[in-house]
Amino acid sequence: MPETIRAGILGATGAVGQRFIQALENHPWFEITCLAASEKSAGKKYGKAANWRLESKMPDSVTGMEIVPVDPKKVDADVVFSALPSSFAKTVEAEFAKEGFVVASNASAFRMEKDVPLVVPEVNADHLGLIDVQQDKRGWDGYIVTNPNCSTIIMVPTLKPLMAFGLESVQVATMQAVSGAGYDGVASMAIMDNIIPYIGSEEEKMESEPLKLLGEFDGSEVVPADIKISASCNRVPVMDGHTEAIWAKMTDNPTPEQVRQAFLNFKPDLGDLPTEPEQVLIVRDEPDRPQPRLDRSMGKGMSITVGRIREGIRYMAMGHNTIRGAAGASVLNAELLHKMGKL
Ligand SMILES: NC(=O)C1=CN([C@@H]2O[C@H](COP(=O)(O)OP(=O)(O)OC[C@H]3O[C@@H](n4cnc5c(N)ncnc54)[C@H](OP(=O)(O)O)[C@@H]3O)[C@@H](O)[C@H]2O)C=CC1
Ligand SMILES: N[C@@H](CC(=O)OP(=O)(O)O)C(=O)O
Repeated sequence: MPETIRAGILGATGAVGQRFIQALENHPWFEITCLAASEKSAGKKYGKAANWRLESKMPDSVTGMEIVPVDPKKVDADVVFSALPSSFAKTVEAEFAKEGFVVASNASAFRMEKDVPLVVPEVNADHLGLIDVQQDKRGWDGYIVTNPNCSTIIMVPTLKPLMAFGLESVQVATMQAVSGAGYDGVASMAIMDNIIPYIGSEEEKMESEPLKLLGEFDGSEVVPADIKISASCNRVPVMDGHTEAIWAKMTDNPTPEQVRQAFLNFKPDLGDLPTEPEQVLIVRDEPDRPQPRLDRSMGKGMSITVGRIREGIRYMAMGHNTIRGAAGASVLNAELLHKMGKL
């Protein structure tokens, strides 16, 4: 069907950058044409510069590619997938958009800017209408589209079907994998045999990003959803997969079975995108699921598994934090942009 779209990865050597390479290898629409990283890595072959941490083999197609600096003049691509540290992303992603690139960003820098779409395709694809607002306002030839924080993205697709019951408030406690902090993020001596009840800025993101995602786009701006969210975030000794205990209060007081059916029936029509999972929400009825080790690879890491739906309403949700929560999310956004003729 479509012609090949040239894809660059900014921050290609990092934890999320490697997931981007994995997601784009053999992609039917995108071809990796450029890998960018810091000055420390620029000029080196990817196979030498990157400390490959994934269980799959480093693709032969990238091993010999020379890493370029994160500079729009050095990057050869139509779309760039950003896995840069947020502080750096703030200036650099804007430079790329100004130079005409489509920026599909996984970093937090622009997520809450009023004219930047924060999108989960199954939840709020219509918010991509903000692209026109952004280009008009900033005078950019390109644009930035973002995906949410990894804990937010695992919770929000479960909240979307609950909106029909009059969702009023949400309380959530997370158990987040160490890969969310990057390879050097948490020392093994700190996390083994332990739980760390603090992840910087995570609770604030979980309490604010869902309101934008579940808000209404009125043609010029997103009116945030009127929901109260209270989050408590914890780091646990799990490699991949964020698990969340969620309490949702709704005006209609649905039964657990009604909520279960709403999860099962949540089947947004995205038009068969390559990275879209067959089932966004997988419901497990066993009393001891979901579990990260058993459920994180469902839907190639793009499905979210829910279970333990009880009166209250209380339930558990779990998803792969560096696939659905990071690289897979950005790739799915870019696929949707292509389908819509915006890329
Ligand atoms: N890990 C996760 O689960 C999630 C991460 N994110 C976000 O994704 C982004 C990347 O995270 P992660 O992959 O874990 O981070 P890493 O630290 O593993 O990787 C960072 C990447 O950015 C490059 N980089 C760092 N500083 C600079 C700089 N000054 N100039 C150019 N390139 C630079 C690094 O290159 P080099 O190797 O050369 O230093 C590396 O490629 C962050 O914004 C993070 O918050 C979002 C959701 C989930
Ligand atoms: N803070 C998340 C990962 C992350 O980088 O989030 P964000 O993209 O919002 O900075 C975690 O530690 O699991």
